[in-house]
Amino acid sequence: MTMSKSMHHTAHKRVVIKLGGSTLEGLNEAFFDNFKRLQESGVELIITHGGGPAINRELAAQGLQSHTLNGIRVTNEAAIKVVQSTLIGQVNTALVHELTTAGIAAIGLNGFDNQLIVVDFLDQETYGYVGAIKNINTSLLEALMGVGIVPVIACVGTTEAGQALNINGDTVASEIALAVGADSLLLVTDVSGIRIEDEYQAIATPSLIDQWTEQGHIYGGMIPKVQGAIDCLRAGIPSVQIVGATLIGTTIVATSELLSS
Ligand SMILES: Nc1ncnc2c1ncn2[C@@H]1O[C@H](COP(=O)(O)OP(=O)(O)O)[C@@H](O)[C@H]1O
Ligand SMILES: CC(=O)N[C@@H](CCC(=O)OP(=O)(O)O)C(=O)O
Repeated sequence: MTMSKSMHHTAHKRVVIKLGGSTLEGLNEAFFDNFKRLQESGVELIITHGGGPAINRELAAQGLQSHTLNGIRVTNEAAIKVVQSTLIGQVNTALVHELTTAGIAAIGLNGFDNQLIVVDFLDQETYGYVGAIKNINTSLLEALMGVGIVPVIACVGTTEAGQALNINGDTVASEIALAVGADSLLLVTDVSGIRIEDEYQAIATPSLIDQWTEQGHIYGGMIPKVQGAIDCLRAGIPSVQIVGATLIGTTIVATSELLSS
């Protein structure tokens, strides 16, 4: 998608929070209380989620194999059915339940709902049933946030023809953040941010990230996170963080390019 969706200018701050599958199952009530407090302070929340480990379990249970390339799952015809039913039928519903239990009004959505996430095939020969986001329809999100309901979005997109395609959760989070002009994007994962040679980095810049990726210090599931973060910063979203369940981690800043040279 192209950048330059303008930032919205209401009194409310908007925060997009992505919960990684790697951390989802370990989150407790205290964690969700943070969201409740944020919402009570007037922040408009959108939650997106992954579910890689749940998909892996379900694929294994059905005797199916899969592998990833650059942090993206190569998804064949059998796998997309598993991805769709696991993310929407299991992971999304469980998360909506946890939020509701924590006193947060939440509604589960996926790319099919009101054409929330319309996709084309990313590169069918290489990745199979994986989507590249073509359009995010924000109208339903705006309506829900307007009445204090938190959208909880599974990373499954639909083609114009109604074919479900798998999308990496970090990519969905960053594209949603761009589309609604979020003030902040928070990627919650199983590590306390970007670790380089055994040291977690409090701050990172796009040029440092490029360097670290080239050197192989950033790999696998961290790649879609840093790419999404850089896309958001370039489009003017002021704050992107990659954090663990303690909400401590790496803040990625667009400026201070001087630090890295
Ligand atoms: N430089 C890095 N710093 C921290 N984690 C990294 C780095 N490079 C790769 N990773 C890997 O990325 C993983 C997080 O991505 P992923 O497993 O896809 O999580 P999620 O399910 O939250 O999206 C970490 O657990 C770690 O194995
Ligand atoms: C295309 C692609 O890679 N889709 C991901 C979607 C789930 C996801 O992103 O889960 P995490 O947030 O736990 O990594 C997958 O199939 O694993």
